[in-house]
Order: sequence, then structure tokens, then C-alpha cells
Amino acid sequence: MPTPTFAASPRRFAFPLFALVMLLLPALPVPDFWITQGIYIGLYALATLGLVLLTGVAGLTSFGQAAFVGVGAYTAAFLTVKLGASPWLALLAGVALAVLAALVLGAITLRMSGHYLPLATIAWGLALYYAMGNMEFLGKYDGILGVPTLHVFGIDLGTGRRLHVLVWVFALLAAWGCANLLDSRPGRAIRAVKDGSTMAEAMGISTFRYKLVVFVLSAVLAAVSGWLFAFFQRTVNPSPFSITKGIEYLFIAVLGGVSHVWGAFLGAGVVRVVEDQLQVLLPRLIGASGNFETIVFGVVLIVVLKYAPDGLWTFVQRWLPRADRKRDWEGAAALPARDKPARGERLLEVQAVRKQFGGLVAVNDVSFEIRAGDIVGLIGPNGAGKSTTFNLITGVLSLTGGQVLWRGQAIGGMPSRAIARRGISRTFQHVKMIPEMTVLENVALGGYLRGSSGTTRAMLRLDRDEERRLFAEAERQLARIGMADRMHELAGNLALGPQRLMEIARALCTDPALLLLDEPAAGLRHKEKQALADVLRQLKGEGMSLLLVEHDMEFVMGLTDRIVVMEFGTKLMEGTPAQVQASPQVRAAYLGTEH
Ligand SMILES: Nc1ncnc2c1ncn2[C@@H]1O[C@H](COP(=O)(O)OP(=O)(O)OP(=O)(O)O)[C@@H](O)[C@H]1O
Repeated sequence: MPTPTFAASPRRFAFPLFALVMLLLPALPVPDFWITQGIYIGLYALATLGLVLLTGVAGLTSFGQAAFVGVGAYTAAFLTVKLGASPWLALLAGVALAVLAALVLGAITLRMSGHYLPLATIAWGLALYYAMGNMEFLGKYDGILGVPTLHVFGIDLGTGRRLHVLVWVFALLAAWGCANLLDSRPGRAIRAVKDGSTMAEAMGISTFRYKLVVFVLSAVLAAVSGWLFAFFQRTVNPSPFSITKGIEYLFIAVLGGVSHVWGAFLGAGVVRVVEDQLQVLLPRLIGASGNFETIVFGVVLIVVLKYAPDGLWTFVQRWLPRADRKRDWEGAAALPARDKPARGERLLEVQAVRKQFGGLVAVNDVSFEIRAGDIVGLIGPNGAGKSTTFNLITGVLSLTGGQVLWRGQAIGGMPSRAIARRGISRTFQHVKMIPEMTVLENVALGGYLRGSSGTTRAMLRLDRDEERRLFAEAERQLARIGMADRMHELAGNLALGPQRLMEIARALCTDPALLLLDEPAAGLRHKEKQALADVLRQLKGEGMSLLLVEHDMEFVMGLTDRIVVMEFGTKLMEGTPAQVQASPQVRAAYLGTEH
């Protein structure tokens, strides 16, 4: 059933309305106290937005957000108070310093997986805090006093109603930019980084580059928040930029909804208002003074993580139903396509490839080739080395020996994304996708290398023409495998069969010359296997070259021209399906008997 058009209206009107209310709030007869709260909420939300991108979307945890806020605040205070510089120049300087710090920290830690980034951000947060507190020229723990107020076109913004407008202009612009970014080519790439790099790299995405981009962007948002903070407080000292504050920003993000742009605003609003009320109420109730609100927040965080891990924003979303993407790509120009190899051209040559894991030889000098238009099956019992061979061809694993040639050129040792760029695309044994994106958006991710829009273009929404072309291509590929009618569904809601087909459509969206499918029939029910076999037969009919790694003999028999059989890391035999079926060696290998 088509989604009724009014479903789009709450979303379409909610955000402009929210923006209007926040910008006009100072003009209304609201007490000054609420204006101050509004400023704090805007500042917190701005810094937390960075964490939404970094932690929620890209899956990188940082405890150092407060330190980047400090960079912006201290630069503003130092340059305006000590050197009499313009606050706008201080904004540029603060942002530049934050970018530099993020680039250095990111370059050191982002290539490493695991806990390096969180640990490095803790170290960075602590180091900066003590540096701010111990440096004479930064006023040590007393900080820098007497920061001037901001002026725009000669108007003094003060620290109240007029500043509220500026803070919210920045916060709303940042939210708009971030929301635009997440709905774009680089945004999909950033989302793909979250669950490891293998799938993203196979789509041609440099995961390191996007991690760095998002880390820098997050630091910039924090620095802008810090810059505004300095002119609001009119004094800076180290305490608002401590590691505790860094944890509080993470808390705001998680509470609001760490993967949602508007979750940053909700989290900031709830934390600021509740914190303020608790600071007054709790000492009265307990009869002693202290930071009891921190204890309450700790408990709340545990409850939220247990019962609403996606944060409070998910509850608001129920009133803002998701509308289908407007199908505005009719007639969009086709994306650039590569020259296809002539039938029979030698595409892939696997020459004595070898992979050793310590003492274990997982792939032992295996050779075979694939010509354009061939459908080759790579089969063998569990642990035979099929997946390892597949990963050697696609650049996921490095070769211990041998070589892989693609159209005559050595590709062994190249990273996956360079191999993808040459026209080899793949699917995964365990489906790798972005479950919270639609089927269409997941497939559009496959078109990454055929587009060029970068982060800035995306944030400013200058990428719409290219986006239309990408979505038109994604829909075309979904139609090719018979799934166009499901393009608006969330990928995570699909059954395994359609998810595997979606992966094939995503791989086709890369415009490959060779498609590698890693156990596409694994875990599928009979009907799903039939649907998959139909799609593969159709691709074969269209002249696509395929390498099929499969465990299910029956499945490959009816589909392939040639089969390579592996056992214990070595090539047992190669032949037509009939030859393989007739081979006593293969039967023995599958039945586990001696031969
Ligand atoms: N990263 C690794 N480190 C150590 N050993 C590994 C690694 N990857 C695979 N192996 C070993 O290499 C051998 C071949 O594994 P591989 O996954 O390639 O087999 P397969 O034929 O794909 O099996 P399956 O059908 O079960 O997926 C196995 O003995 C496996 O335990």
C-alpha cells in the first residue's frame, strides 16, 4: 500500500517550526532564566552533534569532545583579551586549531582498530585540561577573565536574548548540514564505516579518510560551541572542558539518541533542564550539599542503555512517521559506466596463490582463471580454503605467495577499494549492510565510486543532481533482480533471501566486470534459493562474469560452466559440472572418506 502523503507532513513541518520557535523565543515574554537555559541547550547540542556523527553514525567513541570545546573557547578568550583580535578571527583560529589537533590525533589512532581512539581521546582530554590549568599565559586554573561581548553589524549581542539568536543560528545550521550529510553519498560512506571496514572498502570507500573527515568535523562543531561559550560566559577556565564534561557530552548523545541529529537537541534539553532542577531539589531532599545529580544521571544512563538503547529520540519519532523517499529521479542522466570486456577476454588469473596463517597453509598454491562471460564455481567442504581464496582475490587478505592478475595487471597486495575500482565487486558470506537504511539507500552505496560529491557539497545540499542519478541507478539494479517494489523498506527488516539479493543489486550498482558471490545460498530456504538461482541465471544470460563460492553442490551444478574444487587448501580438480559430479575424488572429499 502506498504511504499516504500526509505521513510526510509532521516531519516536514516539525523541524521548521522548532527552528522558528527557538529563533523567536527571545522576542517572546519568556523569563531571562529560560533564555539562559536555551543558550546552554544550543551550545551543548552543537558540541553533541559532533558526537552524533562520530559515535552514533561512524561508531567511533570519543571522550575528548569537551577538550575540543576548550580549544574554541580558549582561542577566543586568548586572542580577544590578550591580543585584542577580532572575535571572528578568533573563530577561524579556534576552528583551525581544532582541525589541526583532530588531524594529528586521528592520523595516529584512526588506522588502528579497537580502543585506540577512545584511549587517545581520554589522554588528549586529560593533557589539554592540565595544560590549560598550568600555563601561565592561559591564566592557570583562574583562566582568562574579561572576554568582550560579540558584535554583529555594530549591534552588541550581550549575553542574553540577542546571543540566544546567534547560538541557535549556529546550532540549527549545523543540524541542517549534518542532516544533509547523512542523506548523501559521503553520508552513506560514513554510515558504512560503523560495522567494520570490509564492506565499505569493497564498495571503494576509503574508511580511514571518512573516519578522519568525521573526526575533524566533530572537532569543528565542538570548537564553534566553545567559541560561543567564551562570549556567553565572558570568562574561561579549565573546568567546563575536563574529561568529566567529555563524558557528559557522550551522556547527552546517548540519552537523546546517539545516531540521530535531533537526538543531540533532545538530549541537551533534557540534561540541562533536569540537571538544573536536580541541583536545587536533591540537596533539599537529602539535607546536604553535593553533586547528587551526577549519581542520578549515572543511574538514568544505565536504565536508558538497557531499555532505550537508541535514546529518547526514538519515542519522539513515533509521532513523526518516516515517509518514503520522494521518487524524484525519473529521467535522471545515467551514471558513468566502464567499458565492458569482450566475451572470452581473460579477466582474472589466479596464479599459485598461497596463504599461511602461522603454521597453517589455508590456501596452497591454487591456480585458475576466469574469462569474460564465464560462470565459475569454487566449491569444497568446510575449511577447504574457499573463503580465504576469495579474500585473497578481493584484497581483504594479503598474499603469502603467488599472484592475482586482473586483465593482465597484478592486483595482489592492492587494498580492496583499489580492486573494486578496477571492476571486481562482491557479496558477503554473512550479509553486510546498513540495517537502518532503506534497501534503495543500501544499493545506492554500491554506486559510491561512480559519484564524486564530497562532504562540503553534501552538507550544503549541492549534490542533489548526482543523488538523483545514484538513486535512478540503484532502482534500475533493484528492478534487474526483481526487488524494485521493496526499495523503501528498511534493509534490516528483510528476510535473509531478499537481503542476499539486495547485496547482489548493490554489487551490480558498482558496474562490475566480474561479480564474486561468497556462499550466496547459505542459510536460504528452498524458495529463496530458487529465486536466487533465477537471478543468477538471468545475469548469466546478460553476459555477466561470475565467481560463485559455494558449499551447496547441487546449487552450483545447474548454474556454472566450470567448477574448481578445493580440499585442505589445495585444488583438487577443475572441470565441468558433469566431470566434477562424476569424480570419485570429489565425492570422497564431500563425504569425508579417504581417496
Ligand atoms: N584469519 C584466520 N586465521 C587463522 N586461520 C584461518 C583464518 N581464516 C581461515 N583460517 C583457516 O583456514 C582454513 C580455510 O578456511 P576458509 O574459511 O577459507 O574455508 P572455507 O572453505 O571457506 O570453509 P567454509 O565453507 O566453512 O566457509 C580453515 O582451517 C580455517 O580455520
